[in-house]
Amino acid sequence: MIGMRPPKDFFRPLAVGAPEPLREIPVRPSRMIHFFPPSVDKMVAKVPDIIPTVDVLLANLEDGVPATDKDAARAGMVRVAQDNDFGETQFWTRINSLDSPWCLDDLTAAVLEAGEALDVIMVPKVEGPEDIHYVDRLLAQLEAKAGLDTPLQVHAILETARGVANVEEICGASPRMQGLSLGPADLAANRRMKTTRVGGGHPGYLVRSDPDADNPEAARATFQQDLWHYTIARMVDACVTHGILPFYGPFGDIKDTQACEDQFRNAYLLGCVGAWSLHPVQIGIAKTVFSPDPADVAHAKRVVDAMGDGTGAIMLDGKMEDDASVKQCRVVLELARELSARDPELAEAYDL
Ligand SMILES: CC(=O)SCCNC(=O)CCNC(=O)[C@H](O)C(C)(C)COP(=O)(O)OP(=O)(O)OC[C@H]1O[C@@H](n2cnc3c(N)ncnc32)[C@H](O)[C@@H]1OP(=O)(O)O
Ligand SMILES: O=CC(=O)O
Ligand SMILES: [Mg+2]
Repeated sequence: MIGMRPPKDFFRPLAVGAPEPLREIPVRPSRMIHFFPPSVDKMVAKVPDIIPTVDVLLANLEDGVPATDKDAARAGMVRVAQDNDFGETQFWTRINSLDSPWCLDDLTAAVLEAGEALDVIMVPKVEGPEDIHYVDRLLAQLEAKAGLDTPLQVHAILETARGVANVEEICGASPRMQGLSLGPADLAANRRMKTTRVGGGHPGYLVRSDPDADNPEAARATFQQDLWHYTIARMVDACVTHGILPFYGPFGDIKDTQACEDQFRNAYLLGCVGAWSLHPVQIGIAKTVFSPDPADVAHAKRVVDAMGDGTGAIMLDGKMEDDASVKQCRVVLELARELSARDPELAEAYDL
């Protein structure tokens, strides 16, 4: 493919002295990526208490941080990296976009001053593989300079029409690629969608039932549709093809916890591993939604046990189970086992 490294060179370090690229993306619980603004001292003070409650803590340097606070946010991110023990929790940062005046300083500080603590760099507004190639080489140079043993991973936000059009090339652009998040707010603006929200649905995006021929005046039921279905499904397919992880992004209506849960659950059912939490109230929602329901885990275990070596077809509770339903059940069980290792309450509920 034009512009891509040949297969034999794909896993070569991009700078002398840089760590060996990862062959596989480590799968760790990532039900929520919890955003906080590291320029706000009050929020930074809360970090030690938040760390054990989240799977991923993210110091956000980009949108949401005023232009006047960019240096303070970067310094806050470094302070959080240096002053905290993250235990099993991942620590990420979202840098400013590649065309911004802050990006180079963000990447330099992230690697040279916070590289030991950071797991993943989230890159916003990625348009194509060339953006990932730029970050890939620069990270390798900085990692060599910092003497890091483990490469930082890269997570891209899908938030422009061109990014969506190039989603597969983005996923496959580097061994560092860890995952993608849907960025519905910027994507809506870039696509010129006529919405004014940060994620979620819109009451105007609906289908209406046919008129009743015998009663044409009767009210006709309407059904709101999911604005993000196409993009999430496309993102999931691209991520799975390349062995990386898909996430839903932000849900801005903090008070509407029910609709947030619905949006997160749609993403979970379609294959996403987690979503962003912007406010403490969304941490619990993501934890509930992206952890399999104990009843589903018990059912999955029954199917796997009943199916023996996993081949053939049987009837269980009036339903046909076969090789393909066993595979779905194994996905649920695998996730339940991973989460049990992190969360004693879930371990007890799943009893695996
Ligand atoms: C489209 C995108 O790019 S989305 C990503 C960019 N946006 C973000 O990252 C926003 C992150 N979230 C925030 O900054 C805040 O939640 C805001 C500004 C939206 C709301 O903050 P507040 O007005 O303080 O909300 P609220 O009063 O309900 O907060 C309750 C408590 O939770 C704290 N809190 C709120 N959000 C967070 C957070 N993300 N992390 C940690 N603590 C938080 C508040 O400091 C407050 O603490 P206190 O009771 O000790 O004073
Ligand atoms: O960055 C996220 C978005 O929705 O835009
Ligand atoms: Mg955005």
